[in-house]
Amino acid sequence: MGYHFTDLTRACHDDWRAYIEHDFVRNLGTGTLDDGAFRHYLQQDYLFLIHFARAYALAAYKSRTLADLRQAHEGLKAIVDVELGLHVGYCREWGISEEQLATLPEARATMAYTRYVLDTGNRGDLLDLHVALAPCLVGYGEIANWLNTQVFTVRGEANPYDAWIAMYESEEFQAAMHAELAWLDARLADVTPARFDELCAVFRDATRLEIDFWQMGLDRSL
Ligand SMILES: Cc1ncc(C[n+]2csc(CCO)c2C)c(N)n1
Repeated sequence: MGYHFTDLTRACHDDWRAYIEHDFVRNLGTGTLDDGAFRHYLQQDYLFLIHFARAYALAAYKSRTLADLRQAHEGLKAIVDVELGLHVGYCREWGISEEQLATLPEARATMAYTRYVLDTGNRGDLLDLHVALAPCLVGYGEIANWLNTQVFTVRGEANPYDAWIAMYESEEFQAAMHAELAWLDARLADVTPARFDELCAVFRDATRLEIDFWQMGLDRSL
């Protein structure tokens, strides 16, 4: 007993590295990502964010303490009031209109990932839901940090994806990631080995669905 978040990434090491170091990520770092692939990713990410907001609403419903209810409420507000607006603005810069976003077909990879998270939260408890969301919340921060340590990464105006990296390396985002890590570490500290194995299965599934999301972007698949 006495588990930490790093025990999840260690137990799912190969899947976790395949997610963090995916070709989509490498191509963001080098600035060579096909812009059609990036646009496809941005469009599907808009749908992803809407379902992610629903997952925060589910976290509110599953909360047993006022502190957890407040945390879920803050997350829901941040996505609905701030992040979706920022995403729409960012999409506009890449030539994707709000009308286009409103009528997008949903890719199977988006459906699979978002509905998996919602189902995991529905059948399980708040910890199951947070573990299903962890590859998203913690992974993107780790991806930005990993890119910054790679010699191939191009920063500044020479890289059209520099703003994407900057968003996830920002102090604000890194602080949110560390708050989530602290929440997970506190809960994982007293789970049994059998419960840890269950959570590991959820973490692995969600990580593999993140890999599929990158691949969907590269393949522009629906
Ligand atoms: C497929 C996919 N996975 C993760 C993220 C990152 N992300 C989405 S919502 C959120 C937390 C609220 O700020 C974070 C970190 C993404 N955009 N798309």
